[in-house]
Amino acid sequence: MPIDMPLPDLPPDARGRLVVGYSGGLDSSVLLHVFAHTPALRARGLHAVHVHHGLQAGADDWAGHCVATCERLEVPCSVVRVNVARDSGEGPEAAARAARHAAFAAQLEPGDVLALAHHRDDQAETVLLRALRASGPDGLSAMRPLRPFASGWLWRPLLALPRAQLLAYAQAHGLEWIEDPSNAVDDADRNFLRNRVMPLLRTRWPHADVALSTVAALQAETSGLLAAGDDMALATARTRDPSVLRLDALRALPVARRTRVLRRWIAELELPPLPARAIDWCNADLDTGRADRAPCFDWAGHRLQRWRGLLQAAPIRAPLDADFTAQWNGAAPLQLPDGGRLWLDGATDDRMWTVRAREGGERICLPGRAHTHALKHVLQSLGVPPWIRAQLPVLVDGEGRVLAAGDLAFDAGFDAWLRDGDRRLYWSPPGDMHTVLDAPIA
Ligand SMILES: Nc1ncnc2c1ncn2[C@@H]1O[C@H](COP(=O)(O)OP(=O)(O)OP(=O)(O)O)[C@@H](O)[C@H]1O
Repeated sequence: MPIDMPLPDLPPDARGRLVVGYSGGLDSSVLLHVFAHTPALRARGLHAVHVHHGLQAGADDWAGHCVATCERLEVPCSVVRVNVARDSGEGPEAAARAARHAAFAAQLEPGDVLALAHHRDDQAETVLLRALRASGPDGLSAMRPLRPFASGWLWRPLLALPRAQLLAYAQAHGLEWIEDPSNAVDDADRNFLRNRVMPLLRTRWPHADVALSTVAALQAETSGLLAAGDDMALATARTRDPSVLRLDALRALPVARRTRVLRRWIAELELPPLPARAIDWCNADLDTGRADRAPCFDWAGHRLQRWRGLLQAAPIRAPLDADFTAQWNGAAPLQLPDGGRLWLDGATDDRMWTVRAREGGERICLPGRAHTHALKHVLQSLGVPPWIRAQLPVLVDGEGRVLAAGDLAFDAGFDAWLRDGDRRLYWSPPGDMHTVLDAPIA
């Protein structure tokens, strides 16, 4: 008598096709079989993806087995070949996993659901592995049953079920699956835990898998609560520029919360994770408030930069090329070599200007002032941060008079010309930088 496999309901917001990650092993063979025999799931548009890593001798046969099984089940199947980076520095399993996940992501269309066959034994191993890597609540939450992934979702419908139940199902239904010989080798940490540690733990604590998966569920709750607090704390530190936070708000946070907030901010900006030394730099800087500390911390091609009451995180960017100079009449937007742009909204006349990088020593005669001022001081008093100043183009007339510094400061005559013609000059700096900050400047 074939046995049933209880599945959780798919959440209502995941509405697209169902794409099963089908390795041909026991777990995903069961998952595919259950889905293929569940009319409501078939009706969503069931699809299988087999990732061919090309790493093992039997890889072609495995792909052939997967295609043949899908044909029998009448489920469309894609075989995706990937190149696994050999020098990623993270080991072959992690490199294969990264390549596999990139292949899955490329297969998904918006709203699609990728279903993977991780089960409770996998979850228990993941918790132990994370504990041995000294993870906190976020890491110990291990695998989530459903999370956003690429343009869709990643669903793990078997996560609460023990592997023994999957095996019983496969045997009862006469399924055929592939045994990956590399699973028997204890070199990889996960295999060592699976083959040596977990069996020993279960002899003493038969409920070890249940207990460890419960740790994951409890830590996921804790992690969710912490994340909600992080979001609130981050909101208090934000400026109009997402890449800039206010130091006074960060300083008011306890160090543990501040550390989480900094990491969350960096993750949101999609920058590489901050190393522990970067957090130390921020904390030392904030807690001592010493102005002589290095104002920058660089990591992985990116820079944290403190200036007055602000902290900015961004890719390290070359300043606007000192040799750059262009003739411009304002008729069409001017593309700057650093990716910035200058454009004039309104009618042009016969004027022609030079646009160039700052050389230093420029002076500007602001509206309503009788004398010129050093542009450097004007920018300082406007509170223009150094990361914006480094990219700032100046507009100069035929006599070398500075008419505009980006769209931040204008010469009196040029300002009158703009106003008379109902014109506006705009500068957009490169990347996602914002020129307008709403933080109080110390
Ligand atoms: N080559 C593959 N092609 C398609 N799907 C795969 C492939 N390998 C694994 N999967 C899918 O991923 C699930 C988990 O497999 P495995 O535990 O090897 O993956 P992992 O991504 O390395 O996970 P972990 O986070 O446990 O390290 C499988 O049950 C299957 O659904």
